[in-house]
Amino acid sequence: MSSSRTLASKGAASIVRPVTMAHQFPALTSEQKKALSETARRIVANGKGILAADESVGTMGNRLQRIKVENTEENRRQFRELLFTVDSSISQSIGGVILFHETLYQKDGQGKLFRDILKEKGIVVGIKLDQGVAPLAGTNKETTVQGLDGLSERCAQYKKDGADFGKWRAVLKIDNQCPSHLAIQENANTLARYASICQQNGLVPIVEPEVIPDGSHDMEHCQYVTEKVLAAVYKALNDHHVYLEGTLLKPNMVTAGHACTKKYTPEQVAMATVTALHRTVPAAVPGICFLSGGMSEEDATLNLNAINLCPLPKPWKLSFSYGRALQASALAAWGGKAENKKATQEAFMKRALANSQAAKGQYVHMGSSGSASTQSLFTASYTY
Ligand SMILES: O=P(O)(O)OC[C@@]1(O)O[C@H](CO)[C@@H](O)[C@@H]1O
Repeated sequence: MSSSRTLASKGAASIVRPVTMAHQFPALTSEQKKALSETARRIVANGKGILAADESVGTMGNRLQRIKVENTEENRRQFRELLFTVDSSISQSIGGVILFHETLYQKDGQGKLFRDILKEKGIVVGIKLDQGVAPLAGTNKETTVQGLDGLSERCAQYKKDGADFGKWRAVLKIDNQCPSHLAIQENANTLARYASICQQNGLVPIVEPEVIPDGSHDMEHCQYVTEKVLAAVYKALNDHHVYLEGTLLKPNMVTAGHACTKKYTPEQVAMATVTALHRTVPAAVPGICFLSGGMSEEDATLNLNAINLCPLPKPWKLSFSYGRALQASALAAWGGKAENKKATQEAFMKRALANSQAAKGQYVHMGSSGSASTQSLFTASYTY
């Protein structure tokens, strides 16, 4: 079949028009597109980023265990209440918060829903939508992501309950024969299917293909793999007719593996990261919000700052969607004790402000960071 059709017009030269396919069946109306792109842009406006407070019950249990606090619903609620009830100036640094299912329906001590507290501060509420990983048989312990069944219904309910964006984390690892072609394709396709379902239900999808930092590979190898993964993800998003202006990307930064002996400066990490993104992520994507992936709080901030100062074209906002790197000092300051409220909230505010400055390339390291902020937050095989 020919890829173009020649149309004769009255007395004029013939016009060549491309044959359109999916365009005849648009995935979204212009109103839906407008709403999605406005939400996506709002989340990353003016140095804003995302607080990833969507740790599952199990992941939160690991965090609480380190500070010797029992993993009960009430303890999880109390810590999150401290994060969400900080001074409303937090909304200058945080544009969105990702919640876990349980947290979306939790309330503060006065009985006010967390989601309403966040919305009153002008913060967009997001929800974790993936349901963890499952093995891909015949691979070197690689995984795909679960949660597509019933996803549309869950999205519709979460939208009614106040969420305006979603998150889905796919995990890829660098190892012998990894990531395999199968793992790259399967995770890209699943991310695209999720993104399409989100948009159909009015949620901005955060697309998170994380290349985890386990291993002794160097930064150059991580860049090579990250480019392959991102190229496959954007091919799949295009195949699934996902509206890129109404999405956000949450990738890993390009770094050496955790066990690599060679060390790289933030400027080297920035150059490798922006090069990989520049080669694979379309300019239509409004924002790229990095995960912290086990970096210390301070390294995550310094790397983000260097990324924003990197002298390559950067058509997207480059910001953060940190879990560990926004909460580690706050958790340590809290220690499960109500009397530590002030110190906990100050620690969180400090990291939020530092990362907001880094998202504008304006962070100045003062050299007086507490010990928690420079500690590695690496967790081996972070696949849950
Ligand atoms: O790498 P970080 O910044 O700590 O967390 C990134 C993240 O995607 O991974 C966690 C586990 O799924 C989530 O809680 C969080 O949103």
